[in-house]
Amino acid sequence: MNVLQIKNLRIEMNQAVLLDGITFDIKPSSVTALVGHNGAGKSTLFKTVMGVMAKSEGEIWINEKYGQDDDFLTFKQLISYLPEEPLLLTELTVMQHFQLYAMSYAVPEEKLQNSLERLVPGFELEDKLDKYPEALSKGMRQKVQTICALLPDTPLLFIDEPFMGLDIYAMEYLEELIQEKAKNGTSILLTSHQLERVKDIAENYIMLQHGKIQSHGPIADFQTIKRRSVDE
Ligand SMILES: Nc1ncnc2c1ncn2[C@@H]1O[C@H](COP(=O)(O)OP(=O)(O)OP(=O)(O)O)[C@@H](O)[C@H]1O
Repeated sequence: MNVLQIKNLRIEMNQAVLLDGITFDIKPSSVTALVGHNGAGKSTLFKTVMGVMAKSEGEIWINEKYGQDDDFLTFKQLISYLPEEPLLLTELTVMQHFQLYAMSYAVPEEKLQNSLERLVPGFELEDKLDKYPEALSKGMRQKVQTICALLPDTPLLFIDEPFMGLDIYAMEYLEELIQEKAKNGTSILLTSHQLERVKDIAENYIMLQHGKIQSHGPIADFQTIKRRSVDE
């Protein structure tokens, strides 16, 4: 069974082709690294699957039965998304963000409490729960957004630059949480420019170049490709 299927995806915007001929599958309980240079189209791919950007052509399926073009609300509830830049609301406290996110994914109250008892101290945010985003550092805002994305147990989790702005301790903690999520049944697609760190977490990679898939396969092969291209 495929958790995510993308078939011949094309995105055009203002007469520019941002993604073209994108076709790939994601298997259950897997971690896949989406790699590529700045502007290759990684964030565009996430935003398009999430429905933030409109596709021009192609199909997107989750669990082989939920199409993006069918019941979009049902489709969207199957994906949790951690964006590159925190998108926090100025009028909500840290705790209210967690409650809002849990509510929008119908996370049961008991599960929410159990997750927060672990994740809040894990990311050292115990004394920030009643604070508003402007009272937090950039790294703290990133941690709040990270916890939000980890609260629901969706089949798919997209993470755009997970380690950006986090200190070494938080990076290692998040790495553990990503691996645990995958073991518990979530498939994770993540982008990162920190290739050494990604190699430790991901089993597979998809390399984008100028909006097209340049190569894909087991992460071990990505090292070979990289070395070869450096030697050339
Ligand atoms: N809303 C938009 N309107 C027009 N062009 C856009 C829009 N969003 C992104 N692009 C363009 O699409 C291309 C891909 O951008 P994208 O943000 O997906 O790259 P990325 O691979 O995530 O890069 P980075 O590693 O820098 O985060 C870039 O050329 C960018 O300028």
